[in-house]
Amino acid sequence: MTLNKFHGIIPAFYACYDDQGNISESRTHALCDYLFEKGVQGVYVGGSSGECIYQSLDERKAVLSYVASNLKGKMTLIAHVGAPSTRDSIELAKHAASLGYDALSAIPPIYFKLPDSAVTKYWSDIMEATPLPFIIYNIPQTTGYTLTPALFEKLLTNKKVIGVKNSSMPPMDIERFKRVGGKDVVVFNGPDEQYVAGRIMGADAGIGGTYAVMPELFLQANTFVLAGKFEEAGQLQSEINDIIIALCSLKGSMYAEIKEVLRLRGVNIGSVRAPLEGVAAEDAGPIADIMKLIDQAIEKYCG
Ligand SMILES: CC(=O)N[C@H](C=O)[C@@H](O)[C@H](O)[C@H](O)CO
Ligand SMILES: CC(=O)C(=O)O
Repeated sequence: MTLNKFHGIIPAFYACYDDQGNISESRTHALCDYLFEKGVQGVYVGGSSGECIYQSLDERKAVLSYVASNLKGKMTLIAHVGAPSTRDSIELAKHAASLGYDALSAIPPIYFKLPDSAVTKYWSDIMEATPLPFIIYNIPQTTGYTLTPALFEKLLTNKKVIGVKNSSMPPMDIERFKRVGGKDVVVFNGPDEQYVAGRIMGADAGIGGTYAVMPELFLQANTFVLAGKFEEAGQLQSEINDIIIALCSLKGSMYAEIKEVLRLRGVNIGSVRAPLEGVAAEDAGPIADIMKLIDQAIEKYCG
């Protein structure tokens, strides 16, 4: 199987709500159209950025359907199917497979601290449910579970495992997973704040929660890395980090602020679901400044 379709810039898809906070089909299409127009290589649907953890199974299935009906055949589609129980994860996995998704992915089980044997069984059971390739999702800061390179190596004996999306902070973790996986495995950089470092340390691609609010900048960072222009890539990364830190420093959650930026850009996908906090009145000034930072960086680096 060619892994090329998993390379490039793959934004994490945001939850799109109507003004009452229900999943919105039309707003989901608006986000699909916007990302297609930006030229990203794929989308990662129903992950952290998709607020999966706050949605019912039916809502998550609906989102997977809406996105596939819009973007299938136009870019790579990855379905995040991690859920509290194996049973729900399998239901989502089968649904995604029926819609023609290119790959599945899942966080480890959450809430209870489970041993490696249970985590392995969870991922294996999902993989067994469909013929789709699978991307392990390692995100210790939200799940409390840390994937080791040794366990990753064991998991790779299942040929459905084609990669890992690594969101732990040390770029060395990326390097270790790539070391174990080699060229036939795709390692995705998780932390957007060190996309460039992750790529240099061995990540083949990136999946990120802030890509969709500034796709131009991440596409350009990818172009710089591929061209070996590491100084430019590093400078652009610094400007991206100013933007991310600003997005995370306001009253509303990062996703609320990102959605507000998108709304002001003409892509209204609603707000966030509680307990995530929405945008506050006092955020308006800083948001205008953030939009300027994004525009200036696009002008400077993407000309
Ligand atoms: C912890 C977390 O959610 N990490 C995301 C996924 O890897 C990132 O893409 C972040 O959204 C991004 O790096 C901003 O902090
Ligand atoms: C990458 C990310 O933010 C997600 O899991 O949706």
